[in-house]
Amino acid sequence: MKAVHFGAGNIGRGFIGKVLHDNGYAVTFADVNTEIIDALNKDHEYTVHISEENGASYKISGVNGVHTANDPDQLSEAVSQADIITTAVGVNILPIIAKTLAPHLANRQTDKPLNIIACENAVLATDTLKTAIFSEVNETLPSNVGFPNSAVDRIVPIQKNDNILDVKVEPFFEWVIEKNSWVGEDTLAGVNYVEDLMPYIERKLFTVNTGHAGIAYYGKTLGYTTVSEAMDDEKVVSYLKQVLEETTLYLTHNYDFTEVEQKQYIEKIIARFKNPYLSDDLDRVGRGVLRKLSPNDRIVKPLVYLHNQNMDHSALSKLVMFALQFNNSDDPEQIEMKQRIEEAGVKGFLSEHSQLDDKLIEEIRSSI
Ligand SMILES: NC(=O)c1ccc[n+]([C@@H]2O[C@H](COP(=O)([O-])OP(=O)(O)OC[C@H]3O[C@@H](n4cnc5c(N)ncnc54)[C@H](O)[C@@H]3O)[C@@H](O)[C@H]2O)c1
Ligand SMILES: O=P(O)(O)OC[C@@H](O)[C@@H](O)[C@H](O)[C@H](O)CO
Repeated sequence: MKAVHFGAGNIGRGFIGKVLHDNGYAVTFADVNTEIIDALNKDHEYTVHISEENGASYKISGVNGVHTANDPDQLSEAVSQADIITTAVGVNILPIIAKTLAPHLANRQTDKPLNIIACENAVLATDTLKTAIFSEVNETLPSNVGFPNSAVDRIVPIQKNDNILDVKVEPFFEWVIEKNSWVGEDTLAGVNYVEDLMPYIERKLFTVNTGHAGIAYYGKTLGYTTVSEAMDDEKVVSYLKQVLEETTLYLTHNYDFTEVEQKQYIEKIIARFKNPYLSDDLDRVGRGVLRKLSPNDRIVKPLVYLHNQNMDHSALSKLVMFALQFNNSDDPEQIEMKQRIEEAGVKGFLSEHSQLDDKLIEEIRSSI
């Protein structure tokens, strides 16, 4: 069984690559990072370390790399043989992956089942990839290609290891995949297949990721650098809980989760954020601030819903203000946000970028 995974980064190597390897797949990582590709083709293996007391280490072997721009023939060969193609590149990169992948898919000379799955922090990211691929190939692809959406959860910080391929990850992981869009009989062990993905993806995005954003943007305003430093401050924990109480309102109103189930889910997540064996930078967690302030993402979507329903949304309003103060010159989106705010003002920016109405913008501006 063969897999091609686009994005040999933290989630690619530390989560998706490991699950595929554990299921007996030979994984070809496709990336634009020459150093990582060269290392994969030299060592053909790396180690995943679990960040907990006496954490285990797992060898991931039989892997190789292709450079998406420099090795088109090898990529074409890998795509032609693949049983599964996954991505973990960032949702904004999916149109680029579609352009790279589409011609190779169109050339596939086989009808054996192929599942293509985007593993990104966004609602229905595989649909985004599918639409972009179809527009590249004039709506025609070989039959037996499935495009299941998925939700992925495992905290994998930026890595600082001696071996550039090794990855330290938290113990917890969850990969949920849409059952009905999956083609073929060979499902993956260690994955939860569900009929309706929306409750799972929104629960994950609006709990783990909204909470994470709260810690990052508030934590940065207090001068902290890492999640664990911020989580040592009771002010941050108390604010995080307020944020998650508000997103719980959104989730229990829209889906069948009970308040008790959501409370247990939140407790587990707070313990994950406090993991003392994991060092995660607030700059990583807050990266992509324009994406995080977009209308369907982790802050604005629950905020607008609660505002429209006249339900408490004061912590989420503050979260927008903290995000606007995000100061990270390594994040190109933060630099762009700053420029756009200079040009249009806070009101103009939130109205145009986050599509918020004047009343909500006024509330946000007076929230802190
Ligand atoms: N790190 C986490 O905790 C985590 C958890 C769940 C989901 N995610 C999601 O997974 C995705 C990847 O996150 P990450 O933390 O692994 O990021 P990362 O930066 O570590 O990895 C992204 C990889 O994509 C590669 N890439 C960029 N452009 C490319 C292109 N055009 N073609 C091929 N490869 C390209 C980069 O070189 C990099 O190796 C994001 O959508 C993120 O939201 C991350
Ligand atoms: O990857 P982002 O930028 O969408 O979000 C940052 C973090 O919240 C995220 O990477 C989490 O660590 C991850 O989603 C946990 O499953």
